[in-house]
Amino acid sequence: MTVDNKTSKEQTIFNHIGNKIKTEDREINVVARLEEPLIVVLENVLSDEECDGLIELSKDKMNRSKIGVTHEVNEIRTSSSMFFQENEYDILTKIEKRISTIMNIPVEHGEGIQILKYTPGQEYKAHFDFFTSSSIAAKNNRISTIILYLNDVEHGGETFFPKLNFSVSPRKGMAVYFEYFYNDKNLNELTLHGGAPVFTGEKWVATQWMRRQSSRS
Ligand SMILES: O=C(O)CCC(=O)C(=O)O
Ligand SMILES: [Fe+2]
Repeated sequence: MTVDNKTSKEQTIFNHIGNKIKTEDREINVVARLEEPLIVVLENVLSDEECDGLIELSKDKMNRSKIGVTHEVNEIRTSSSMFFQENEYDILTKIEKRISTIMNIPVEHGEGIQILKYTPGQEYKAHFDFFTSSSIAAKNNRISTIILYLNDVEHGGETFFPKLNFSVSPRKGMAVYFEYFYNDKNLNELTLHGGAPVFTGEKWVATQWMRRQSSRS
């Protein structure tokens, strides 16, 4: 008998089976999934009121996005952004809890929800969400991401995965989840992704990144 290791799938963090995820206060629908690396498209993650509420709470605090340890303004990401403090508002506490159930990781491992806003021409070029192993941040590296779409985008703004020839179109209340904590480095690297340029309208997303260990002291 020959044993082919390639046929055995690696274990995932996301542990839900079937078409629905029941959280404390909301039933989420699984719309599509890619198995390896695991990418799950989810529907009914946020209500319209929650989407509008997150935009309302953040819209006067948006700054040009900064990335990396040096926090320099960089052409990789031209959108504007802001971070909420954990538990800053009741609506956030509820959403963080729901997201934690979906991602199957304790709330304390989250970085705090980040809001991104793109106007026409703005984009987020292809990148990894995890830090390179040589960086200090990699000591407690990110392991999974959920991107929540807060509005419908008229044209453009897809979340794209260039190594997988796969993209997700933004849709209010929906989300895309993916993880990159595989033993096989190649699987992690297949999660390269970006936000395609917005052509018409605005694009608002909320991102939660999870860390391997608690990010709160
Ligand atoms: O805007 C998008 O679709 C992608 C956002 C993203 O990659 C991130 O926030 O890490
Ligand atoms: Fe990202």
